[in-house]
Amino acid sequence: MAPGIRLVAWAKRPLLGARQSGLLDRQAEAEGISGLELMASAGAAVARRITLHDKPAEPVLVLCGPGNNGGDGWIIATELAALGWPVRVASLIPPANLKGDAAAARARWTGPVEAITPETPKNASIIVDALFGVGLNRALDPAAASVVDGVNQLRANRPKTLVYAVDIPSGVDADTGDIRGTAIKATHTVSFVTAKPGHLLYPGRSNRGHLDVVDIGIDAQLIDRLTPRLFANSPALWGSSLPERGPDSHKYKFGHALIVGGPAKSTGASRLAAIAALRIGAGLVSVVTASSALPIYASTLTSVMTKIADSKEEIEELLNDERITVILIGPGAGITKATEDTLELILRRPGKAVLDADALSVLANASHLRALLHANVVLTPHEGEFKRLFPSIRGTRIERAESAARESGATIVLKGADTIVATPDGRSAIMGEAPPSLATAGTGDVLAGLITGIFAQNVTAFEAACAGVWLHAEGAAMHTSGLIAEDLPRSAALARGRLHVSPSRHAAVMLPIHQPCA
Ligand SMILES: NC(=O)C1=CN([C@@H]2O[C@H](COP(=O)(O)OP(=O)(O)OC[C@H]3O[C@@H](n4cnc5c(N)ncnc54)[C@H](OP(=O)(O)O)[C@@H]3O)[C@@H](O)[C@H]2O)[C@@H](O)CC1
Ligand SMILES: [K+]
Repeated sequence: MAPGIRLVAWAKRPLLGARQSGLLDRQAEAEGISGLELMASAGAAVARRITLHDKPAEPVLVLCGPGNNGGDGWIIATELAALGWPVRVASLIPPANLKGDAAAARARWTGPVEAITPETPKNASIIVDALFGVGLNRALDPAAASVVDGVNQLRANRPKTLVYAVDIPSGVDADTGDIRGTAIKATHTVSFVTAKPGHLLYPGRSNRGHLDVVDIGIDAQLIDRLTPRLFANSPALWGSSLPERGPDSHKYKFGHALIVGGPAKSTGASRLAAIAALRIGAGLVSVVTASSALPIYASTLTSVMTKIADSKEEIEELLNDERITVILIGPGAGITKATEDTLELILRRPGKAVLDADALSVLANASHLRALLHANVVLTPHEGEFKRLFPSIRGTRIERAESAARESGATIVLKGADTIVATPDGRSAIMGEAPPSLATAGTGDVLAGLITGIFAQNVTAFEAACAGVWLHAEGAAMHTSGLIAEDLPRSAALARGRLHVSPSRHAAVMLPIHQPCA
């Protein structure tokens, strides 16, 4: 990194939305750093980040908006020019109408200023998007939308164009990741102090390109004063909680996961889940099956044990075994009265449970079981299952996951391209780095198994759910093509192994995070 850029290991910090970012800035000002000083640091860092590229023949085009995001733009232009780079500046509003820190930043720029028109983005190989940041509060108006579309068109026509978004691509809602009308498709985003939810949530996630978060002089302890509850799902959240096997470890120290097996016609899902639970480190894994399906389980599973139960009473007896630390029900289970009966037995037990797939559909139609949910129950719905389970909950994906956790008292894993984990005590984590190859049959069963296998090992529901989601994605990312669900348990286990081989190597290689370099 260039001298003067202090990168933040953003995956290790909470995510701050628009309101909290504003509060943080005001706290910093109360501590004696003025808004203009913060803006000067922010602009200088972005300018230096850009100068890591070769100096272009055409001027860098800096697009400045009406607020403080635009203010950053004026500083970036000034800094680049001071470093001898050719620069053009175009403003969305007459510069005389700028106020406060943005007006002060504009006063530092001594070069010419263009008015933004749809033609402005022509002939630039590096564009700086300083139109709107966390202050975006409505859909882009036609003037802003046309320049944004012009930038995206230029990038589509000239794929080598670099588009640097300041703080967040203009048009992306920093809190929700929603696109407000249209939005810049950035190749790079440079944000400040912390990442924002909109950097990780789709569809905005697709617009951000490579994300760097830089330090602008705000004391990190001020972030804690905001008591943030939203995080990027990364090993920083849960890595130290996963137990490691030592030379004197005993399998019983790593828990016993019981997987409720599907009937003879649908055994694949629970077998995938069982293998995943074992691979990810559960000490023992058993599948409970009816006698009629035993030959299938017994002939296809070796290290996973099988237990026969042909009646509700026999299942109850198995569930009452105190050595069982967690139970998974749902994959391949069938939406049947038998599944409902077993689910009830599981929920009446005080211990840990993971409910997936058919168990969620059964739960959606069994209101009497809702009252039995508790914080040691993990529900793993995709959007369709979520809507059936919580039909009256509305809002953004984060809001809905948080409301569902609060309302149900259970830990929610709302699956999707940006899977969200939310707990009844108000913490949530967003997984923003899942590869699209996960959209294939059976991967959900593996995820349920991974969460179950980790949950078996004396970790909390939040840690197990977050770790399962992250290792699932990281395991998938190891495959460049041809991923099938059967590959995932082993790859997720390899990803887990890497966490412990060398945490620093892991931080550099497996996460888009960097240590501060100055
Ligand atoms: N504060 C600090 O100390 C630091 C802040 N920093 C930087 O400041 C950024 C936040 O600045 P900000 O709060 O001024 O908001 P910003 O994103 O520029 O937009 C607000 C302006 O846009 C307007 N507007 C909104 N939506 C619109 C639309 N759809 N179409 C048209 N107009 C629209 C809105 O108008 P209004 O709602 O008032 O009519 C207002 O004029 C932050 O992302 C970071 O880059 C850094 O320098 C670090 C220090
Ligand atoms: K921007």
